[in-house]
Amino acid sequence: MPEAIVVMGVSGCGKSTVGAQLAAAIPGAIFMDADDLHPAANKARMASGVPLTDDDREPWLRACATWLAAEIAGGAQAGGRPAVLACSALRRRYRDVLRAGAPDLRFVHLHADADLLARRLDGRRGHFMPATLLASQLQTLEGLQPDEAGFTVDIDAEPQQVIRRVLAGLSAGQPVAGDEPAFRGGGQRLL
Ligand SMILES: Nc1ncnc2c1ncn2[C@@H]1O[C@H](COP(=O)(O)OP(=O)(O)O)[C@@H](O)[C@H]1O
Ligand SMILES: O=C(O)[C@H](O)[C@@H](O)[C@H](O)[C@H](O)COP(=O)(O)O
Repeated sequence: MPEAIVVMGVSGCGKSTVGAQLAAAIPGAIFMDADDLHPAANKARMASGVPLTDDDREPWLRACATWLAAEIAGGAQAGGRPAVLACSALRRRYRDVLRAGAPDLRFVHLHADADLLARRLDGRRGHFMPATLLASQLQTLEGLQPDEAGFTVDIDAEPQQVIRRVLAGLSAGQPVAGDEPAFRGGGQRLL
């Protein structure tokens, strides 16, 4: 297992659901939902239907990076348990911030087409993020690039099946350079 795993993707792709269940499936793993690290102003902005800017995301990404670095240090002392962070990490440069203090960081991109994502968001209740922001999330998304450690998993299955796909990818060792044009050069895609 890598020291840290970031479960990434647009709103509604299942980061919170899959991330929490993935951490539960890995002995000792610690889970954090990056939604809980957003400044209140960011949540208010998204709740009112306004997408975040790079400036809005900056303090949040720094908080995520700080959490990852602290948990990696704690994990090393605790015998190597991984830290699992559910975080949209939509752009390459956002992922660079997360990687800065976490060299052994693996990204798992949860992917689906826009229709499935919209259905998932329609079915979700009691969340601050409105489904109307999905379009801007998809516009902002930059898939994993070939030199980024990680892989992409389709989410068109029940959570346990998605987690099996993720675990298979994690145990496959070092990522393979991407060959999936739909992901703009993104990481290895597992079915
Ligand atoms: N594999 C799945 N199959 C069916 N529903 C799912 C699956 N993964 C997540 N969901 C549901 O889809 C919605 C969005 O998932 P969520 O984990 O909140 O996504 P995110 O954290 O990426 O925004 C939630 O209602 C969740 O229960
Ligand atoms: O960078 C962003 O625009 C946000 O972080 C966003 O990507 C994230 O998805 C929200 O926090 C909503 O939360 P959910 O992803 O859980 O819907």
